[in-house]
Amino acid sequence: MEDLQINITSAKKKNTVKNRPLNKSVSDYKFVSKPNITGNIVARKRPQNAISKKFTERYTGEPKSKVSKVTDTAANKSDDVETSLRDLSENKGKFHGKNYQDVTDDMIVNQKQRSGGWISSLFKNNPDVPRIGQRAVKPVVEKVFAGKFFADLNLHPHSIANLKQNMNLTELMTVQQKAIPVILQGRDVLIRSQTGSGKTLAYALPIIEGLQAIRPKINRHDGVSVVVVVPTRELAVQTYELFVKLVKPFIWIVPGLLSGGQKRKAEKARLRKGLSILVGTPGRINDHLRHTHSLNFAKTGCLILDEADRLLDMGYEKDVAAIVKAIEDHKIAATYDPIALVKQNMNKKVTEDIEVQKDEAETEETKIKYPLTEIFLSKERQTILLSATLTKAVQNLAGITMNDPVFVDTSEGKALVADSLKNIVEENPKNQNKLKENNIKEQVIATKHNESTQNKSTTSQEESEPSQEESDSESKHLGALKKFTGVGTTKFTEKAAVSVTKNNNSKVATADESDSDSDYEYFKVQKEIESNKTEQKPEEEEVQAPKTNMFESALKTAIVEDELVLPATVNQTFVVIPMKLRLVSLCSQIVQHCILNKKGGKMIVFMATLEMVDYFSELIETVLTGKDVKGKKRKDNNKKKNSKAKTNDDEDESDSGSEFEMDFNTPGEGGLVPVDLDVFSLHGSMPHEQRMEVFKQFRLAKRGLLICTDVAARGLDVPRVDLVLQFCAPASATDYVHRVGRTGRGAQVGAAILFLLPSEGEFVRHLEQKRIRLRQSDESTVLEALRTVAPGAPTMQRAAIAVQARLEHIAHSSKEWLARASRAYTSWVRFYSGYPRDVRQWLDARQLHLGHAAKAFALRETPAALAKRARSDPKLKKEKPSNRLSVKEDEEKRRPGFANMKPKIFGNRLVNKQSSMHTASEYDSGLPPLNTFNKKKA
Ligand SMILES: Nc1ncnc2c1ncn2[C@@H]1O[C@H](COP(=O)(O)OP(=O)(O)OP(=O)(O)O)[C@@H](O)[C@H]1O
Repeated sequence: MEDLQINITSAKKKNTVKNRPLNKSVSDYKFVSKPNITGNIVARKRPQNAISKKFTERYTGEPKSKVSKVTDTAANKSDDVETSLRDLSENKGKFHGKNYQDVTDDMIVNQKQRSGGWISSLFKNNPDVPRIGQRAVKPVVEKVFAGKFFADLNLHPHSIANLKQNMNLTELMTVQQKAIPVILQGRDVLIRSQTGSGKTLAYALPIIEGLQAIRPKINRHDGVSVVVVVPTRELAVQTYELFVKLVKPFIWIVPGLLSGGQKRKAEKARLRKGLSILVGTPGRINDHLRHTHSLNFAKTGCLILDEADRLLDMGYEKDVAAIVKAIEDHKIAATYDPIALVKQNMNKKVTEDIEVQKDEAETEETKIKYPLTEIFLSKERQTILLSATLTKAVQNLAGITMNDPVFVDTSEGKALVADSLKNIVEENPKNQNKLKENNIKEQVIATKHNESTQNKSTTSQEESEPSQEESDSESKHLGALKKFTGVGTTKFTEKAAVSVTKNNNSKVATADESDSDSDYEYFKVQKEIESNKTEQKPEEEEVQAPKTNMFESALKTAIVEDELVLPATVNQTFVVIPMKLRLVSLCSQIVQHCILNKKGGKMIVFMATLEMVDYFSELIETVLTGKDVKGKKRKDNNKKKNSKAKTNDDEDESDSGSEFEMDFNTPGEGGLVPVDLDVFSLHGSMPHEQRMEVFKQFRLAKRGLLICTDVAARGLDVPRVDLVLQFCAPASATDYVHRVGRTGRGAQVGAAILFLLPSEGEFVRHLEQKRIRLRQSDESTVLEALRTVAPGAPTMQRAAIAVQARLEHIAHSSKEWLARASRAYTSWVRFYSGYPRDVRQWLDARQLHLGHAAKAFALRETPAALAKRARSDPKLKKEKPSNRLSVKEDEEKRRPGFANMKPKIFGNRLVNKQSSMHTASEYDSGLPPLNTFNKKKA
């Protein structure tokens, strides 16, 4: 650290005016960093007794020129060392903006050495801000609205009326126009369209449509028909709420929510009562799969994986695999459980009798209109994957979980609906016919073969009943084969399945024996069956000459090109800001957007770590609003705890509560004017209720600021957010897209600002490669809005200094504040060194000036001192993220092979391990963490 800083706290104790030894030398004062001086003293002398006079002059309306200013640095230099130091020590603890009036901007800019606490070095020794410029990038655009209407689709009139009356929706969005008909056909679909383009409704609406058409009407006891898996609790709540709105006209369809953090008992009760649509986070769904017997997927006809890429790159792949397997297992089990079948039929009969009269009136409606409805009534399953961004892992997931899928991509220029049943060179009708013929032929052969096998087996049945294991194995392959026979849309018959299974018996058995209970092995078996089948049908290969179908080739192209799409209505800019000015610049942007904006701005600020979110949200709120946020929160907490025995720490804190009396009315340029601002914070480690409350409140708020981690980057649909500010660069271009995507939703206008350090400027090139276009905005005006909160400051620089002084004052006002500040700082340093390899060349930790970084956290200590503090902070001990599939050892024993499930089931993850560790802690599933400590001990 090249700047010199004097540890004022320690100086305070030793050098009070009274006790100061007369012959004190410079070296007697404790310097916390290497002095960057050549022997001269750094502090500027304030003329004795000048302050009160100056204040009087200023506030009695005296012209500026009359205020005495220390402008002659030479004169200062000539002052003797002792006086200077005394002056400095007298100012200790008075690190308020009012002291800055002694310093002109020229002085600040020109001073070569940094003085101690009372002269800010905010504008000193900052690196030059480079002009990054902008390359000619033609962004990919998507047409948001289709120009067609819900009424144009063949939907239930009640649905259309409900959309209009309760949600004010009439016009179709492009993705809805393309996806709804395909989903209603019962096809597996992979949907990619930009953020805020209405993907949720694109799958939710046809699903309700398919469910409502089932006759006799389904009821909650019929079991879970639809499973929707999303990566975060907030998204789960949001999706659940949409379903609640959509089922209004069809009250017999019951949606339910399972998300981390809620009480298991209540959820269990809800599951026992029965649900038709289950929305949840993967961790919690799995938790119930293991512990709640009433949760059964035997009747699940539709599986939706929203934000599919996130589900995989957050380490949820095991959970996703377990859910897919559970659905298949439960379905297989139900197929072969005669008692269940009898019960089911009995139930059906009873319900049918009850419903028959009701339904008489609506005979027309009772006709099943959609193939999707048939899927719900069959043993089939439809799978829908969605995201605004695709990865190789999603492609692999699609390969494993989908059958003859359709790819819906809405980006303009290559907007497509690519169907896996169509070859790229298709269009030779002869080939098509042959294909169909062969499919039919195959079925007939399979059925005949099966019949003969069945006859044989019937004759031998009395002699030897097939063992349970055998039938289990058959049924497993039945499930697997359904996916991999490639018989097109022709529904797979159980008979055919059995016969083909038998054909494959030898090889399958080997795979099965190896580890029949492992999900991973299960998927491997499926793959093997697929390849076996291909081997066994050489004649067909001749006909199916082009191996790649439209789906595969379109998806591959989309992944290879890796072009990202953002709403054209979002104005994207970046601003290069030196490290030390980042915090004040953020404050300025907040004031600019949330206070000065007459319409009332709503803004989201993305930070790197939850420690930063906690610290900055309270610090900024305290400084800008003048409220003792911490004190208030502490009081609330204390109330909740019924003020039990207080720890020493608590006492410290309560003492410190009164320590910073906010002197907003203090005249002087350092006095800040409080503003009216609602600050919300959100991260994955917040208590569940608080997290939900914040989400709810911020959605309802007309204006305000949300400071959050990437936990809010996916899928959240908060109305009226008109600015997204990224305080820390994202870990990938994909993360950038999802963060920015929180604004400009549904074709609304929005803005996005990315803060970059001078060393990070080239990161823009990386974004440009993905066809994201950003404009560099002028950094010289970024601080302008601070003059509103520091009206006494003659320039924006001095306003910034005043705000920084206040930030630092608060950050050092108590032990607890200081601990939180250094925790936030340390977490950020750790975060920074963990950027994924592919972006590390632009976001290089070695380029960081840690001393300057401390300033951006309102800290005055040196990096070395902060590192020392971090080492002794028990709260900073790295915790293992608890979002992975939490299977305890005893459970593993019950499910042999589960523990052996290898990572990367769905292939290589694009985001490497470090990057997924970045935000891992944000995605708490609500499950108990693995007790790794005990494991090691054992
Ligand atoms: N047909 C429509 N007309 C107008 N607004 C719509 C329509 N369909 C959906 N919306 C609105 O558009 C907004 C964005 O929808 P949604 O959350 O489904 O986007 P998304 O594509 O899932 O975004 P993300 O990729 O960020 O998850 C929501 O506020 C929703 O109410």
